[in-house]
Amino acid sequence: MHTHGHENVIEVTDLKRVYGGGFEAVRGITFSVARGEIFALLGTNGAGKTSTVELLEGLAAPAGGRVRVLGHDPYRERAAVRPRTGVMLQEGGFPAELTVAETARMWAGCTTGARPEAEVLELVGLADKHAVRVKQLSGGERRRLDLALALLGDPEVLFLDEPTTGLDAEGRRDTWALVRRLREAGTTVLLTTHYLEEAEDLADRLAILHEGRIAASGTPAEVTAGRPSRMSFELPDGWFLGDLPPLTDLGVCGHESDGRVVRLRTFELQRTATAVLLWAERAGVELRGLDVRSASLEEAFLGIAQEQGAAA
Ligand SMILES: Nc1ncnc2c1ncn2[C@@H]1O[C@H](COP(=O)(O)OP(=O)(O)OP(=O)(O)O)[C@@H](O)[C@H]1O
Repeated sequence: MHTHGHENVIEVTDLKRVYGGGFEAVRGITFSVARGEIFALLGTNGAGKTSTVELLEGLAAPAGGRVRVLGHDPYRERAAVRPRTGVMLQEGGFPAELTVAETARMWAGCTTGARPEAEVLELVGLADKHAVRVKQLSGGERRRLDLALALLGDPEVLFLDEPTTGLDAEGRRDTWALVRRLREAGTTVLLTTHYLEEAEDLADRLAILHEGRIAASGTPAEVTAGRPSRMSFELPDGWFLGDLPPLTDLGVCGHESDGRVVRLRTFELQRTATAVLLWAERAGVELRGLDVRSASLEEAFLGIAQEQGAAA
């Protein structure tokens, strides 16, 4: 059965998870993911990302609230959900003595309707490593093997817990390209990540978790809206922040300076940048390391951590 349109493949309502000692790791979160969307869960260490993903994967029952994946309860109706989902855990933990091809074959044996192993190894760029033992793979190659195994069942929904941790810049970009191709083919992807750039680049929508709650959610543009842009530069010897025109005249809403390096925050980036550059030009000052950037997810992320920290 295939339904189309704006069907929510994942629906999470007021979800809670409490661990044995009574610790509330997930404190009532609500979000949904539509078919074909890439949704990213972000958050500081211990924010509750893995705890949430495990509930979506049906590895544990929620302490409260509701999860639906493909219209089913992933914990109680595991048999209905599991064959249609692919799971890439944080630590694969495969027998180290097996080769890449043997590992994929073993895993295919446990996967309903598995596609050919060679096909998934090709997809993740491990085809030439098929005869290499798992223990000899680099950290990044191991992550790619984990991803290959998650793709064996040609899943409709893919859960990726920190899929690019340990990958170098090229490996990370390759994985992003693969995830985008999967989305084009209609796969729904939920991923957790510590790389804000990854979420900015890949996610259609995202949620930033903080201490078990959603602190912000929406498209990357929605989450960064209302956050200031930044401008930073280094002043030459003998020049100080006080030598600039009054910051309020430049449209600056916040600043830091550790001696030479000046960091400005502004909601009027063009006005601030123009004023600073004109001042530098007139004063004959060379601004080294000049960096001007629009509000980013990083700004939103750090802002949330600070605000919530201050509110605590
Ligand atoms: N089995 C457990 N028993 C008790 N507390 C746990 C258990 N597993 C996780 N926790 C706690 O729940 C909180 C959330 O952990 P979780 O692994 O979900 O965070 P995370 O956002 O995935 O973090 P990270 O980015 O570090 O992977 C943490 O404070 C963690 O210590």
